[in-house]
Amino acid sequence: MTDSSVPATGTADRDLRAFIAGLPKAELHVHHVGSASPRIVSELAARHPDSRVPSDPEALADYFTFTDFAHFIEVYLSVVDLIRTPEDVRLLTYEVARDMARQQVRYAELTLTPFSSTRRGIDPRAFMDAIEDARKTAEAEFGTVLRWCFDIPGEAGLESAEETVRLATDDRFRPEGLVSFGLGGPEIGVPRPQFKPYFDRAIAAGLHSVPHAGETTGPETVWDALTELRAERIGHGTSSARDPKLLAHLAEHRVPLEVCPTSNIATRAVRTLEEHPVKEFTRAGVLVTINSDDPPMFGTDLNNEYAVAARLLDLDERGVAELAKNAVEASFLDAAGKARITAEIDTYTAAWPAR
Ligand SMILES: Nc1ncnc2c1ncn2[C@@H]1O[C@H](CCC(=O)c2cccc(C(=O)O)c2)[C@@H](O)[C@H]1O
Ligand SMILES: [Zn+2]
Repeated sequence: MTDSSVPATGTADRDLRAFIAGLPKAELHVHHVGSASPRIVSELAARHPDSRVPSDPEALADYFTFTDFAHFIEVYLSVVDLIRTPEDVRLLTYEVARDMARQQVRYAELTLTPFSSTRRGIDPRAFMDAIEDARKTAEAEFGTVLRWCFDIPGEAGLESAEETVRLATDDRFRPEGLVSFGLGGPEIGVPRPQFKPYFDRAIAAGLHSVPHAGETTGPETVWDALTELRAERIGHGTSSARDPKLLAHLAEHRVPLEVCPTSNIATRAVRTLEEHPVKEFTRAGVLVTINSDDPPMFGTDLNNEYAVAARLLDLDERGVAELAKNAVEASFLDAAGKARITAEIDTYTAAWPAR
């Protein structure tokens, strides 16, 4: 596990963390299986003792230490292997929403990889029913609104793209909460343009395009995501910092980046937090949103990501509130939904004790 917690620097740091903890937030880049808490992973690992995943939380922290991005995906897939029944899917989704609500997340677009579940034998209809049941129950019980992004696990090939777009667009499967279409997994050796026909179909069916790009490869992948996949937001986009023209394009066309600082360190996509390019993004006028990606696997949560961002961007409470509003603005909520959370953020910030 990566300890990227901001070192405690005294009262100011504690106050900012308290402010963040209570701040209403939206999260735009967080993976379903990657959000399984140690308790859920341990429970599933105990239920399926044939798995390599340790059920003891301390051993799990060790298990979630990655040597590189490929190692991260290998471990990630061993956790995917623990999700075997529709009830596993429902429990995971519901518990993820509970953890979000505890962090004052009002709205989240959760990335699911339905191909990984259907290829492991979960019936597609039962999968959809499980996530929809969890979404509705979680909204009623916790007040957190969930929406779905279905992503293609690119390295699994075009067969996975075909299955993902089928599940996302065929009325027999497409869940009510689905808003967007993504592409994840390793980028090296998995060129983005090959997925254009699948994104075209998803976009034609009314879904938003939100591929990962520039996480582990250069800015040309981000260009491909923009031009070939018609990306409306970019997952990570870290290497955009190496291309000033790209930064100017992202800023001019208001294409937000879904920045996940601790993830980038944990997967070794970026060497140290100090080298993270988030400051270059804001300096170039790019709309930055802060996200947690696979929080328990990276030893973080959304609140900690905001604290990390505040340190890297040198923000006070008001600056952090602006970051939270960026995520609302970049979300696929309707205008009324955006206005409601933005107003809540403003009210909370105005009431925060000034020092
Ligand atoms: N930081 C991240 N950056 C990128 N992706 C991330 C990140 N975090 C989590 N993911 C997830 O990892 C999945 C990868 C799954 C994958 O590659 C694969 C390959 C071959 C077979 C199968 C299978 O299921 O049989 C799966 C992606 O779809 C994505 O949702
Ligand atoms: Zn991701």
